[in-house]
Amino acid sequence: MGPPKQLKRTFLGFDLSTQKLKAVLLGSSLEVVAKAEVKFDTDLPEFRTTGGANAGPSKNEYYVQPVMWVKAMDIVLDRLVMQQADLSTVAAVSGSGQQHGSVYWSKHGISTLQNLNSDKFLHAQIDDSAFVVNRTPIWMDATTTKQCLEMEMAVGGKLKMVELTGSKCYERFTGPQIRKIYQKRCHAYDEAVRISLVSSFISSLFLGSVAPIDFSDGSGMNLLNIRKRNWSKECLNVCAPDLDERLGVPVSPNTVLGNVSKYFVKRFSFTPECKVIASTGDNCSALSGMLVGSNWLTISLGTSDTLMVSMKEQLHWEEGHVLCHPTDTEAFMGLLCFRNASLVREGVNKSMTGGNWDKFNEYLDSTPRGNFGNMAIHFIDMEIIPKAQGILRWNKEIVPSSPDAAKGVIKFSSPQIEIRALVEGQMLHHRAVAEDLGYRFGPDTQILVTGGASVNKSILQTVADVFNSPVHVQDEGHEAALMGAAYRAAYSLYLQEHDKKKEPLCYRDYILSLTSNKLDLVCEPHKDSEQIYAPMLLRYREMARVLANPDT
Ligand SMILES: Nc1ncnc2c1ncn2[C@@H]1O[C@H](COP(=O)(O)OP(=O)(O)O)[C@@H](O)[C@H]1O
Ligand SMILES: O=C(CO)[C@@H](O)[C@H](O)COP(=O)(O)O
Repeated sequence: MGPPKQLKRTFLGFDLSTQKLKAVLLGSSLEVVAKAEVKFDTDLPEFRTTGGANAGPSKNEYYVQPVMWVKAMDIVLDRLVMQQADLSTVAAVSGSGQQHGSVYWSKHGISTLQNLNSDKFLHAQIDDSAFVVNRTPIWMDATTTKQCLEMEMAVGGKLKMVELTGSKCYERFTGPQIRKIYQKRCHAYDEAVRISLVSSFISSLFLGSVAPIDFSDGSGMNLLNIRKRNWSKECLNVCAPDLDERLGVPVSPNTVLGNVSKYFVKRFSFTPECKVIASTGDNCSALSGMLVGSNWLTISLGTSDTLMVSMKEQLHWEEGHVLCHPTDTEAFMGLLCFRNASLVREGVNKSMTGGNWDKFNEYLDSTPRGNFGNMAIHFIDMEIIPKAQGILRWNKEIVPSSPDAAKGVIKFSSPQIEIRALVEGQMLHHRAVAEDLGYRFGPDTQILVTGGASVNKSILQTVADVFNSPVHVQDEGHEAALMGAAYRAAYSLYLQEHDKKKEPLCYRDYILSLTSNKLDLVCEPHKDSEQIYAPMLLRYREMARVLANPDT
């Protein structure tokens, strides 16, 4: 006789991020029971993505075919089963999705979703005809400057947009993207019966009907009133007609949406009582997966680099984003997103070492902090803050007034210097943008890092030095967004099941009551860090100013 069913119950989490779909099955102590992943570029080459995305014909245009995500779900589930994952034990499932991307359901798609045949793969049924937009915009797309200006002007200006939605209009945000589809492809907009975010798309697949958008990820749309946690009528009206019926009513990220659809019961032996929990954005989910106090700075070094902080009150940031908090549903989270991140590090690594991270680290570690005065900015794609594009390298001779300040130097004298200039430049950029919002860093700041590049200790040492702060990682630490999805599944179920006569535990206390949170201090700043990096921060700002305004 095995353990009682209650003890055997598991929680399933997904992370549909830019480059891959990952799945994790956690046991009742939130230990990892099974894991699987599907990489879009290599496992699904028929979609011809690079770094998980397709570049469109226009400048700054990026999209994916949503069927790729459906096919990835078929494969990842099969891979979990091949690892002996017993999906009949899953008590709740939730997801984390790359933020801002949108999915436009056709009438036929919704009816297919509701009537899935368990003998067939999902992608054989939810095919191109399920969507009215088959090149669906993702977060990397920056082609909606016109729509951003129109929306901001119509609500009464940039600051009004910040006050209402937590962010000025950003090109990748879903509202401007929806408006572009409404303007340029009005038939598609007319035929879009419902619109999902990538996160709510994951829940929809499991629910067998279009799932609501949660208000944490919903804050990345320029459409949600983040204090009222509901759609802002003003923003909907300036975006596109009859949008509220296409979006549905937003819900708390803790919402139990219903039971898993029959398809999963029949095909994968899920129990019919398995609950589907609202999914949320990948940065929101990463914050949920990082089990530290609200005073920590959390950083994700994924396809994008992001900085995340918890906030009790809504601050009015003119740059960056304030979102509804994913786990403390009265609070907020601050998010800074940097577009030129892992893919740029990967590109430089490829050209300098042939793509060998050990060699990359050897080069990074063999150069001194401060890099002999050599600094670089690598905005290969249009950066988000500041909106600037290009590469600029300064050696120690160049000052802002130099005739060659805008041109900089063509290249540095060695791959070692190139690599240090890249990593220091990226971290100086992140720190400078955060400081412009009023944040200050020092030895008392505690930093927790996650994301693909957080396995790289030499990069983490540069983070520690540039921020002059100790850097930590957590168990299963480079996959906080994935873990956060499964943790939220467990917590939402607990909220539904707990004795209503008692006050429920808060999210962090509940998760920590089930699992230990082993934090590893991996890097401490060198004693001379501030002395080296404070002047470089000033110089970096000059470089960024010159790059953004080469003629001034
Ligand atoms: N050892 C390493 N050093 C630095 N970067 C790494 C290393 N291993 C993986 N990465 C980076 O991690 C990135 C993927 O991060 P991940 O968080 O999984 O991405 P996402 O969730 O955005 O799809 C890759 O683009 C790769 O450049
Ligand atoms: O646009 C943003 C956040 O505003 C990005 O951070 C996306 O959410 C993609 O995340 P990753 O795939 O880089 O984790």
